Amino acid sequence: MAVRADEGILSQYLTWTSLLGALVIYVTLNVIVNTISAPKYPTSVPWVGHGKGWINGVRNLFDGFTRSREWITEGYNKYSRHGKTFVLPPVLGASAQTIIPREQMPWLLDHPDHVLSTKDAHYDMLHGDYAFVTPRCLQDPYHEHVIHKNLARNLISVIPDLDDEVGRDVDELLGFDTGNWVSLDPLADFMMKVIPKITNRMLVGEPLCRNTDYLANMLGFTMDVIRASLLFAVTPSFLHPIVGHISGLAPKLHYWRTSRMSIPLIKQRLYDIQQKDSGNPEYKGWKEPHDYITWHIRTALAEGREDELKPSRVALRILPLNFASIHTTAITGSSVLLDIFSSPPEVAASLREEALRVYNESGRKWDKHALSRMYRMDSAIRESQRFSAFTLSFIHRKVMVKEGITTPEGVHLAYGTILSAPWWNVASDDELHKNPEVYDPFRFSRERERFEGLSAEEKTKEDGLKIKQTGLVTTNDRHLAFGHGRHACPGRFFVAHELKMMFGHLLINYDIKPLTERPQPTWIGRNQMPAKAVLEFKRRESLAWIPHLGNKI
Ligand code: HEM
Repeated sequence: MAVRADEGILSQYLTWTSLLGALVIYVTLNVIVNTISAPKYPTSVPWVGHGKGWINGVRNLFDGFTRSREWITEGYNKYSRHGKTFVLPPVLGASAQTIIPREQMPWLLDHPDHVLSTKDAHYDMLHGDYAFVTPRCLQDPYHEHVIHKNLARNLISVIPDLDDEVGRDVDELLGFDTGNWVSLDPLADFMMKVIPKITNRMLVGEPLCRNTDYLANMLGFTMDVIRASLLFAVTPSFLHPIVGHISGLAPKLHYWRTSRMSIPLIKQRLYDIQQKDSGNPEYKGWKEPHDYITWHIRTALAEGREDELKPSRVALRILPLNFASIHTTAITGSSVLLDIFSSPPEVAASLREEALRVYNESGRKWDKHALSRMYRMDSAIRESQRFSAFTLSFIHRKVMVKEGITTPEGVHLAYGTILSAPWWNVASDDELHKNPEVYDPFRFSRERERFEGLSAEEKTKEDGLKIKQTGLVTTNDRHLAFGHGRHACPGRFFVAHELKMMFGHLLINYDIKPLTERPQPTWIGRNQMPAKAVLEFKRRESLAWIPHLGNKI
C-alpha cells in the first residue's frame, strides 16, 4: 500500500508541466549566475534588445534566440550607419558583442594581437579550456600558423588531387544513371557527404580521407564543439570545470579514434622526411605528398618547434582544421546551389557554358589558370555569400589590455570585451550594394568579363586592379564572408578552387532541376539554420561541349 501511495505522490508531482517548470527555473538561475560572472560589458555604449540590467539581461538571453537578427539590424540602422558603436546583448550560448561600425574597421584591424586578440576571442567563444582535447590546442593555434604559411602557396600542387577527389566523390554519390533523377538535400545529403572527404584529401591525403570510421569521428568532434557552446550556456559558471571535464570526454574520444588512424601515417611521414633529408639514396625519387601533414612537419622542423613534431600533436592539429572547414564550406556550397537553381534557368546555362568552355580550353582538366577564368562562377559564389550570409557577425576580437582600450569615438571598452563587425547588415546594406534584396549572380563578373574582353591597349586605360578586387577571395570592408585583415580566413583560396571545381563538375556532368522558389532558412540566435530542401540531379548524356563543334548544352 505504501508503495502505491508513493507512486501516487510521484505521479502527482512528476508531470510534464512540473518537469518543464523545473527546467525553466534551473536554466534561469544558471543564466543569472553566468551573467554575474561574465566580463563587464561597456556601459557608456547603447544596447539594443531589451537593454541592460538584471531582468532585461535574462529576457535578452531567451529572446535573442529569435530576435538577434532584428536587434542587430536596429543597431546597425540607428548607430553603425552614423559611425557609432553599440552592444548586441548575449544570447544563450554566446556572450555580448560590441559591434564596431565600418568606419572604425581600420582601427579594429590595425591593433596587434596582444591588444585586440582573435585567438583569445575564438578561445572564449569555442570554450578552448575543454572542447579541443587540451587547452593548448587553441592557446597556441600552431595549425593556423601552418595553414597561413602553406596552403595558398601550395595550391598549384594540391589542385590535381582535388580534381581527382571532387570528380570521384561527386560521381560516387550521384551515379552515372542517365535515365533517373536522384533526389538529395543539398546540405545534409550532398555537401556534408562530399566536403569532408575533399577537405581531408588536403589535410591527410588518400586513402584516409575516404575512411568512413575516420570521417564519422572527425564529424563527431565538430559536433562536440557545437554542443559544448549550448551546454556551457545552461550550466552555472562555477560548475564549468566539472561539466567541462565530463563533456570534454567526447572530443577526447573522437580525437583518440581519429588519431589511431592518423598517427601511423604521421610517423611514417616523419620517417620518410628524415630519410630524405639525411640523403638516403633509396629516397632519391621519393616525393613528399602535398598535404597538411607534410606542411606541418616541414614548418615545425624549419622553426625548431620540437613539441610540434610529436605524432600525437600533429594528429591533434587536424581536428580544429576540420572544425574550421567543414560546416563553413558545406553551408556556403549548399546556399550557392539553392541560389543558382532557384534563379531563372539562364543563370545555370550561363555558368555551364563558362565551365565547359574553360574546362575544354584547359585540356579537360581543372588547373589554377582555368579556375581563375571562371569569373561568373566566382561571382555567383561571392554573391551567394552576401545574399545568403549565414551568420550575423564576423571578425571577432577580444580586448586584452588590462586597463581596457578606447575607440576612436571615445568609447572605453573593458578588458575581456568581445568586438565584432556586423557582416549580415553590411551584406544587405543598400548604400553598399545595388538592390541588395536580389540574388544577382553576375553582380561582380559583368564588369570583369567586359574588362577581360578589351584589347591590351584598352586595358591600360582602365583601373584593372580595382576591377579584379571584386573577386571571391579579395576581402574588404564590404566583403567580410572570410573575415578581413591579417586574420582573414587562410582557407579561402582553397575553398574558392574547391567549390569552382565542384560546381564545374556538377554542371558539366549533371542536370539539376530548377526550383520554383528559394527554400527559406531559419535563424536561431546569431546563426542561420540552412533550409531543408530537395534538389534533383541526373547524369547528362553528352558530356563534352567542344567549342568548335558547338554542340548543344
Ligand atoms: C566557405 C568556407 C569558409 C568560410 C566562410 C570561412 C570563414 C572564416 C572566417 C570569417 C574567418 C575569420 C573569423 C574571425 O575573424 O573571427 C576564418 C578564419 C579561419 N579559417 Fe576559415 N572559412 C572557410 C573555410 C576554411 C577552410 C577550408 C580552412 C582550412 C583549411 C579554414 C581555416 C581557417 C583558419 C585557420 C582561420 C583562423 C585564422 C586566424 O585567426 O588567423 N577556413 N574563416
